Amino acid sequence: MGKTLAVNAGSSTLKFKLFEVPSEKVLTSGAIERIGLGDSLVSIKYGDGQKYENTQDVKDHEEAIHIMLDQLLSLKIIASYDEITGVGHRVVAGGEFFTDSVLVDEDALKKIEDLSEYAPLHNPAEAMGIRTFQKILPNVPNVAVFDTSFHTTMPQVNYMYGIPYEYYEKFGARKYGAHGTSHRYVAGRAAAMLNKPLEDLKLITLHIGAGASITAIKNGKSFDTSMGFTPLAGIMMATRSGDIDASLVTFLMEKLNIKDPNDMIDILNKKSGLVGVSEYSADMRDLEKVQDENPKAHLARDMYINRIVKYVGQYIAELGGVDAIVFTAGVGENDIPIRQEVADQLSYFGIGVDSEKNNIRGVERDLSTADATVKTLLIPTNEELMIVRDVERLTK
Ligand SMILES: Nc1ncnc2c1ncn2[C@@H]1O[C@H](COP(=O)(O)OP(=O)(O)O)[C@@H](O)[C@H]1O
Ligand SMILES: CC(=O)OP(=O)(O)O
Ligand SMILES: [Mg+2]
Repeated sequence: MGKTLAVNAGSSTLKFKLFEVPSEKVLTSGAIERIGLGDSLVSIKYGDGQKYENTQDVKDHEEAIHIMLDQLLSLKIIASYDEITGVGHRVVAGGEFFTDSVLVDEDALKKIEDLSEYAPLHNPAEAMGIRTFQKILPNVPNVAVFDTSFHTTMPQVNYMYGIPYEYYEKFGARKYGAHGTSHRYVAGRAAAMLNKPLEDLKLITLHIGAGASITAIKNGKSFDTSMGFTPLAGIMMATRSGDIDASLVTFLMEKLNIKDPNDMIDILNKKSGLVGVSEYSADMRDLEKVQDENPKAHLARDMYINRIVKYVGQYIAELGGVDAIVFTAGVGENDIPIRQEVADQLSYFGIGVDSEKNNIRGVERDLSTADATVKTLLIPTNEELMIVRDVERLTK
């Protein structure tokens, strides 16, 4: 028996779970939310129902990793780091290079760092996390689990951009997608809930949190997904613009007198989306509170919903129908009005959410109305469970 830690660095969060293996019993689970956004929330569940909560400023993922490590000892979740026998790390970008999870050696770690341009908000923090564990636990294996692996099944017609072909060949300029571990997990759970083989289903999975992406899944495989070369593309997000006309990049650089292209990409990654439009907050909880008296907060929410509806419509067309749509991640699991609104706007397709069933947060549930011809499922994601399974698979 051992203890495996799964570390999941998102754009604004650090989530972790310590599992007993091979039983997969969760010994502790925690999250540090709103990293870099002020008033960060540290919450850890451990023991038999104990909970630690603290609001403090956490400026970046490095600080978050150290808070997690300190609390594992202070809360006596473990007596020493030596109890940890394996660590699994979420890594967003694996390019075409990593089609499966890997046991991390120096070459793999270098490659993960080299892929930082493919996920600038994620890979640097995730590589830093791996290096931290290599220092603290030099004899414990680290496994990297890539968001992009699940999407390597996309047909070329869906992953190519309409740009000169040689840029794909020379530079790998193509769509890679993200959140694959989450889309894969909820697709598996959806098949179980529907009591049908995954291979027979057409699913659209909505991973909507601070980062957000939508995936069309056909026969259990990723067929198309809304994120692109980096996680900047697709639907509008907490701080990311989502899809825009590429000409706006050079147009705005001229207007704003921006010389370094990275500064422009930074605006699109960190100052756009909900926070950019609302000029108020990147957090859907904040926007929901003020939307009645703040028109820009209202508009930001409406745009977020609108982009989701457009992608689902597009994917229903691409898949030639759909059996179920799945809500997951921070907003999908918790924002009751957004789920209702998205479903209402998609009623033409036979999608319908029952408002009483929908009055729930963070549990698996079929939300569909009795007459809906397409199921709507709420499925909390569990990227950490997928990560821990890959650690077991690759270290045994
Ligand atoms: N109760 C809630 N109601 C609405 N939105 C919520 C709620 N709880 C969390 N969220 C949203 O979820 C986001 C975090 O999503 P999550 O998927 O956990 O993050 P990340 O993309 O960093 O992995 C928050 O920024 C917030 O907007
Ligand atoms: C890829 C991505 O956007 O991840 P997250 O939602 O965890 O920020
Ligand atoms: Mg996430």
